[in-house]
Amino acid sequence: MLVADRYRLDTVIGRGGMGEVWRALDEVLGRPVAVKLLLNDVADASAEARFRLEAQTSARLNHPHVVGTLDFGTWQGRCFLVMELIEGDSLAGELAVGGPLAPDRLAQVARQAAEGLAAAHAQGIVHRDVKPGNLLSDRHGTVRIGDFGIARFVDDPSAGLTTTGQIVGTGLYLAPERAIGTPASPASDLYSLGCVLYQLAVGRPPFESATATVLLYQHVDAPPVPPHQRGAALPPAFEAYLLGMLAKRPEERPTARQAADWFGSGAWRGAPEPLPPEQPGTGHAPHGFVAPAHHRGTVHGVPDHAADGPAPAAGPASVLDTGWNTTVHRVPTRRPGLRASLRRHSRSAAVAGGAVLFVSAVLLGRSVF
Ligand SMILES: Nc1ncnc2c1ncn2[C@@H]1O[C@H](COP(=O)(O)OP(=O)(O)OP(=O)(O)O)[C@@H](O)[C@H]1O
Repeated sequence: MLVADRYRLDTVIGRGGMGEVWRALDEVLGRPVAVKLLLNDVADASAEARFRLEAQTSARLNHPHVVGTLDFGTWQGRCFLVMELIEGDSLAGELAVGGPLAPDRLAQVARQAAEGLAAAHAQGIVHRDVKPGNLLSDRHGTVRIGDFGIARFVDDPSAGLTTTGQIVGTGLYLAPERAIGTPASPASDLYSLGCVLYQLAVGRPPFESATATVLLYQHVDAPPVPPHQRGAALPPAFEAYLLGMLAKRPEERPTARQAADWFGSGAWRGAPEPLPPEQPGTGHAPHGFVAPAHHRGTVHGVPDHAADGPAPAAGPASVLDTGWNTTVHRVPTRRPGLRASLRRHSRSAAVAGGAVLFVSAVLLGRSVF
């Protein structure tokens, strides 16, 4: 099949929520490419707009750790996006085939993914869907971030949520602030990357649940079990830093730039960094990032309110790496039990505000409430 008189489709590489990705040959330039075709069954006006936005967003990024965008157009009524072909596997595949990654490889993945995110963030772009399947690894093991399908510009008003807005992204990697309805920020991508690294180290993501609502509450409220307690052999500094990326408060996480530099420095091989001197009022460490105190050397238990806490290290995942949408309703503070519970347990200032965001999840199109 020849798309737009130029791209000869060869074999299907994979299929996502919006499109199918083909290995293809650019007959004009004589090189292999990847062509993503918008699926017919999702091809409404909004899907086309999102697809076009993906092309425009990723086309702004020209970086060794971001999948390059080469072309975009419409062919026989279907939108297509042409990308660099990454011949290799995603990190999801690498984990499935080889099991948890060794610290050296994990640090390489962390640095390169953080470099790619730093480039996006420097352009004002938040990825919003960092997950193992969107980190592609070429045949040399170099990591490239792909799938900017739901990325948004930081100052894009549509990136925020209305009272009936939807959170898009994959629940397993969703930052706490997004779980309670605040818009994604660069720090949200760092949280998602932290979840991905945790999964690559342990074999399982930090939080899992058969119930979408419980999963959201865990992101908001439950401390992650330290990787070493789930069998991962990470150097202490690496583990502390990783837990810092999973800080509940966005401002306590490192930036993508800091994370890339830190993993690139080799500091992950060492002992955890000492406590920084007090920085009154800022909440930030003075130089670079240091894992927040509540992540240093503490034994993290699973709180009793996390109805079904983190899953054990073995056994089938109860929530798979599939995206689901979450609808957020703003409700009055008439639910004293929920409000008190959120106040008591949540570290989010937003939750403790005047109105409580009551998060109801719609899993597989079915409300869980
Ligand atoms: N440029 C590329 N080169 C090689 N493989 C790719 C490329 N882009 C995507 N893929 C592969 O194609 C498959 C489908 O990717 P796609 O981005 O459409 O979906 P997804 O990320 O799996 O799901 P969703 O878009 O719903 O989040 C994935 O397995 C991915 O690894």
